[in-house]
Amino acid sequence: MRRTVIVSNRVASITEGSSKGGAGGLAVAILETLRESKGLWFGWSGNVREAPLDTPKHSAPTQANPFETVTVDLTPAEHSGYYNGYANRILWPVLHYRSDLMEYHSEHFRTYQRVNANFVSQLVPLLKEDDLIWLHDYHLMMAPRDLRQAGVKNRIGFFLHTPFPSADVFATLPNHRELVSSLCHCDLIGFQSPTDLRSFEDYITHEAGGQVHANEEFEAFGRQFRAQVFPISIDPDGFASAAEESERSDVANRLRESLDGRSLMVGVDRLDYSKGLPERFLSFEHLLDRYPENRQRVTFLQIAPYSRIDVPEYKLIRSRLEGLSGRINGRFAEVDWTPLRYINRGLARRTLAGVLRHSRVALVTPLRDGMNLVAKEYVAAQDPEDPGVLVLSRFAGAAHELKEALIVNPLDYENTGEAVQRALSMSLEERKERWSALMDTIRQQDITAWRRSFIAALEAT
Ligand SMILES: O=P(O)(O)OC[C@H]1O[C@H](O[C@H]2O[C@H](CO)[C@@H](O)[C@H](O)[C@H]2O)[C@H](O)[C@@H](O)[C@@H]1O
Ligand SMILES: O=c1ccn([C@@H]2O[C@H](COP(=O)(O)OP(=O)(O)O)[C@@H](O)[C@H]2O)c(=O)[nH]1
Repeated sequence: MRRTVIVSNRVASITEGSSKGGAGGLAVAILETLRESKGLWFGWSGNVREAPLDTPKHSAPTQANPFETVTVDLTPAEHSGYYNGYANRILWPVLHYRSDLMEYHSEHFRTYQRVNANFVSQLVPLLKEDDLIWLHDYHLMMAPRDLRQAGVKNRIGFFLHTPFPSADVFATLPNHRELVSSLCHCDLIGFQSPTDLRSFEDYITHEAGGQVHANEEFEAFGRQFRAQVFPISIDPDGFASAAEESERSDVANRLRESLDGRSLMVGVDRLDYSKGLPERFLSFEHLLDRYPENRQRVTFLQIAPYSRIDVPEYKLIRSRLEGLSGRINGRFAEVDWTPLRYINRGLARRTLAGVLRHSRVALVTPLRDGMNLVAKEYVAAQDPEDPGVLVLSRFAGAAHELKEALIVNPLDYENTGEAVQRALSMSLEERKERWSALMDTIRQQDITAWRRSFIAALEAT
């Protein structure tokens, strides 16, 4: 079996991804993937240092985590220009259809290119001839070109965890051609959903003057490659066991007691403007306004750990949510009932599993999301004899697969509130039917299927 070398911006520490909250879906998925396939994980350590260490830091495989990690630090200027500046204030908003939030500075693109080139020059000496190189996400879009320029002949795959927006929106990025022409140096490009692949095909044919042939073969910028859909997933049975165990944990007991028999609605998201949190809060307010019988009977728990705290747009959404949550609680709270519990700390994934299991309804209502693993985790966490209901945005990648969820347009917050009311009053029979169809889908396309199908397609190129 060939070695897989995974390269991503973030290398989560083993404890972070598996037990501490807030690592994000990419780290969670890669940890699960590498546990099974071994290999090497290369990327940023998470440390910012004035003078980064000269050589990357290696950590050896252990029995629990049988893969090697190699990490590099960033300088404050790199962290600001590459991570906060280009990746998260320019690429992220455009990839999530929010070009209006892009803060473009060409200097940030130069820093982004420099950091990509630096990752590549530190990685190349570690590579073996038949390694498969698997690059992840929007932080590393210039790396394929740099690897080829460094003479690397290995197979290179790239997986985009975010949406790929429609060609017109992507073209609002001043560097769109450089980015896509670099990606074309890969042998395989993976997307989360058919919508993303369609938008990319449209970009290749109409913006890049390239061609899309049968069998997902592409030609553009003088290169030939493939692009396909590989929806990312979770280990559903592992997560289900964790949820069952965690139901007996201290946190789960405290939660149950504090609810005092009320139904729980839950949301779990990094605090990000793409996650549709203000609209979700408004849909809860609508529910309490329109269906007053839910007052005192339903509690909404929103877990929203801070994310990308140096980026101004994230500070703005934070204060908007503080205002909204204050207003809703001010309007509806009683001496013995707080309708909305809003928590800005992450929970350990295991603890989260128990919380999800105890929730009658999950609100996964992003305005745009590459996949959204929480949607799949919620389904996996349910008690098959008394499952809860998933309310899911049509704009999450997960909506392409999880068709038996109650699908909503998150911008229509009144309609989302209606869907919640429907979920709260759904019969046990209908809940079971929907849940078992959803669980079958997740079992068929789990994290192992995701990894294997990507690697097999890369080997076949
Ligand atoms: O690394 P951060 O800046 O702290 O952000 C966390 C991750 O957020 C994004 O996650 C995406 O990947 C998930 C798994 O494929 C997917 O379900 C979700 O829809 C995406 O938003 C980002 O793309 C990652 O690079 C970040 O690490
Ligand atoms: O307090 C938290 C919040 C989130 N997560 C995990 O972080 C991941 C979030 O991934 P998702 O794809 O939903 O969104 P992303 O943050 O990657 O955009 C999921 O596996 C969650 O279980 C966690 O462990 N603790």
